[in-house]
Amino acid sequence: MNPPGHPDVTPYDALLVLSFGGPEKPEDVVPFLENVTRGRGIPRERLEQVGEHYFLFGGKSPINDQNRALITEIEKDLADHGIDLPVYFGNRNWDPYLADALAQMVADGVQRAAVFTTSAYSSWSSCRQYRENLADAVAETPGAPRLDRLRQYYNHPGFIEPVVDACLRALDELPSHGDSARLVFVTHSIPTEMAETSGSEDPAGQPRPAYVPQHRSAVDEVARRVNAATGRAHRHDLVYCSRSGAPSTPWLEPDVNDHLEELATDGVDQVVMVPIGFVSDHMEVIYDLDTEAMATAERLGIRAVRAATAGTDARFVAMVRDLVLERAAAERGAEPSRPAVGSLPPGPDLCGVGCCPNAKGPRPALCGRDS
Ligand SMILES: CC1=C(CCC(=O)O)c2cc3nc(cc4[nH]c(cc5[nH]c(cc1n2)c(C)c5CCC(=O)O)c(CCC(=O)O)c4C)C(CCC(=O)O)=C3C
Ligand SMILES: [Fe+2]
Repeated sequence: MNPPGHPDVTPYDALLVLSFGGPEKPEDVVPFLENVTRGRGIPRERLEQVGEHYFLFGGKSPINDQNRALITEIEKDLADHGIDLPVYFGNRNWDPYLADALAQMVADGVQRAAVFTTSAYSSWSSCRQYRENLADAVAETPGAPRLDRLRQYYNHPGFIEPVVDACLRALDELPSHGDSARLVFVTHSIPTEMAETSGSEDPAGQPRPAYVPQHRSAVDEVARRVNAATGRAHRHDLVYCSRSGAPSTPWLEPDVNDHLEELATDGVDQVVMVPIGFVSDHMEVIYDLDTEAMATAERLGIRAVRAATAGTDARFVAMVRDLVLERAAAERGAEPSRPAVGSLPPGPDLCGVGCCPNAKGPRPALCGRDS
């Protein structure tokens, strides 16, 4: 299965790219929102607002096209490196669905696949929910292949380096190369309770948060590198977008729009918005940042530009190959090097016991120490 001189991907015979999914036409929008929010207690008004965000873009999210473009680049990169590994695409919330991808893998005789998710950080929403959906899809698919979810990559150089370059390009778009710019890193808000339980349990069985510390590690590392490259001392912040849920439930703050108000009060006149929580320019980026937060900045008289997401940057694409080869080696009993930058070590191949619990009660999940 592996010609001499070619990187060894044994025991894998496929790669599955697992993503969130998004609507592709106006008729998809409401059923998509129903899929995402089933049983999540999201207020009706919030759903109507979010529906409007999609309708503003013709009822089509760019996320599926972005994932198809990423997969095309991954396929090219694998082929260029002599790796013969078919790539499948499945979404949690919209067509092409995960269950359909698994059925196709069964039809093609796939036995064991590595799984790359388009979500880089730990929390129920960004990690365990993906693992629960993998467990559900496998349970529904007779003969489903064994699936190994690749480790979290928020601190992989293949993710960090493209973001650093994107910040530098964004600074260059501002007057005087953005010399007074604040770097405003933005990620998806989640309920504070979800954030507090986002890591594994400590030895005493207490929850250890991961979502915010992982973001802190990533943003401090990007900012450090940007400042090293510019020779300046840009200040930076970590703020949040896309808050949902009931108003009475606390979510991570500050919201990016409120933060811009604060910055304007402090006399900040230039901002680079960096969507550090996202890997492509999907709806949270093109609506919550490019549309809403940009309008806020304009109203406040702040010159703002938005840094690009990792998207199909060659280093991000190569990271996917690296992660597959790293995990394949580990599964063969070797001790591969595990690149990681910033203040936290590389994440584990298997999620820890009790990590990122589902607030609605325990559900089966794949790819953990306890599954
Ligand atoms: C952490 C996180 C990520 C990043 C990690 C990852 O990428 O997974 C993310 C990504 C995304 N979220 C997306 C879309 C939505 N998220 C929603 C709702 C929620 N997201 C949450 C968290 C996250 N979400 C949470 C805690 C909720 C509340 C409901 C619940 O407790 O489960 C809702 C319902 C409406 C609303 O409540 O806003 C929608 C439509 C899309 C697709 C975009 C497109 O179509 O282009 C993407 C990539
Ligand atoms: Fe979301």
